Amino acid sequence: VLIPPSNFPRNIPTIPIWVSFLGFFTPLDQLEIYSQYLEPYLQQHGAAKYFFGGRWNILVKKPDLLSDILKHEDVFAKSGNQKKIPYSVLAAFTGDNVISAHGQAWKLYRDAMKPGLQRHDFDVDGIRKNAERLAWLLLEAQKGLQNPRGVAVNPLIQRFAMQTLGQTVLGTDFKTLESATSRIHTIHTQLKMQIFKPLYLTMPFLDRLPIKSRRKARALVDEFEDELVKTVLEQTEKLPEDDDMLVSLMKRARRDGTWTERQFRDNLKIVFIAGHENVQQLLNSLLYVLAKYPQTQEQLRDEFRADYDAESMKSSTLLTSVLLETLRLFPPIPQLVNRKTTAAVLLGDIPIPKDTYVGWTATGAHRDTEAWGSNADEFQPERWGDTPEQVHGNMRKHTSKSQFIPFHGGRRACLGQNFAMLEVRAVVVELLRTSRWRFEEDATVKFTPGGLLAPMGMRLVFENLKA
Ligand code: HEM
Repeated sequence: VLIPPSNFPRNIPTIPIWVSFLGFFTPLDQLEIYSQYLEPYLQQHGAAKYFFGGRWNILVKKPDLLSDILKHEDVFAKSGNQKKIPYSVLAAFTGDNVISAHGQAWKLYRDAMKPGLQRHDFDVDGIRKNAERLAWLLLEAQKGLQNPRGVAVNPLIQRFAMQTLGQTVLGTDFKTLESATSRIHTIHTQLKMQIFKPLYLTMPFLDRLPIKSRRKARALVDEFEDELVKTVLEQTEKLPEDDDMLVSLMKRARRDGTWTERQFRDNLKIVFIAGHENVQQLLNSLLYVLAKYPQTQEQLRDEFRADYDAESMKSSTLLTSVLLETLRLFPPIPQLVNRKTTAAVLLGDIPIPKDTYVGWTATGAHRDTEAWGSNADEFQPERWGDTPEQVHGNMRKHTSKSQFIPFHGGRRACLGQNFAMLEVRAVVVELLRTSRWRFEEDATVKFTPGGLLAPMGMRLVFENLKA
């Protein structure tokens, strides 16, 4: 496995295999690893051979090539963990679902779910109430805190994100904002520690071995699934027959036999995971950015002193630009290798054999200097435009050219994008209205070494503006 298979394209560089392990044995975070060790290879040809998930893949950074991949869904077919590493704990966790399935199965899942995720009437007031509660929890945590570095924000943000997802699309109160020890939250946290162990992510074939801790991880997957399904079914029992919340659409697909029980369970798990994890990481990065750029924080606060609603949040040029710029520099899913070629194909001038895994790096596309200019690495919300129309126009333009892919693109673009943006806007505004936050003076923040991208273990000092 030290070198790529002999039928892999010869006209693109090979990223040495040890680069894939830097996250384990160095203190480098994944942005540093990207810029120092991946970018030099990817820069030359826009793509490179890359070891990940126990195999060699083609990792693509150049937006033109990414557009080609998105246009040719049939050849670059989604092929998630359930196909790539079916024996792994990770595959047991995520199953066969709307994100990772291809063709007919994907259509079956998506047709049922789409109307529930692309609504125009999400419960904004409910989201705002949760945001108020999050702000209160952060300020309470700050009170009398001994640690001068401030509050560890992620655990509270996670609880907010689970609660909001549950209420808004699953009709379920997971009680995570009420208590730090709700059952689903506790199991999920334990499970995540097992699932995202870098060793098993990079070498999933180890899951074939009878390792005790992995057996435990498998048992946790079952426990998590049962708890999730039980809670959601119990709590939504009384929803009206013709309710059109996502959960009701999914339950109907299960009841009328469109989906099997397994398909229902797998898709419920993926909604739970995708619906709170990515939002959570984006929120962490937003708090980071606004602490790092206090002037931007103040400017935004000034905009939202008066009351606000979903419309005024959406039409704020500054808020949207800050969001987009944060997603550009810190995409929660910075890299994903989950497509496999169904035939030999030429990508640009790169001859890719059949059955090869091809992945994308959003970090690469989002920092591509041809697309974004020589200041691509800098936080410059102004680059998105001066009016809401310009900002939205630029977003569409960069998305259609695959220069901006935090939500992926084409037919397989994220179905939760609008919900996520609404949720994140509401939290940021609520936090700005109630508090001011900053880093302790000599704080250093590292990002995660692999997996989802976010500042790791970040602490922030909060000041109560309403006291
Ligand atoms: C900031 C938040 C989010 C980000 C950055 C994000 C990102 C993504 C990305 C990159 C994909 C494509 C994955 C791939 O290529 O395999 C995706 C797909 C998807 N996301 Fe999101 N997502 C977010 C929030 C959400 C939320 C809140 C939900 C649901 C409640 C959601 C539901 C989905 C679904 C169902 C798909 C599959 C779409 C399809 O293939 O038809 N996402 N998301």
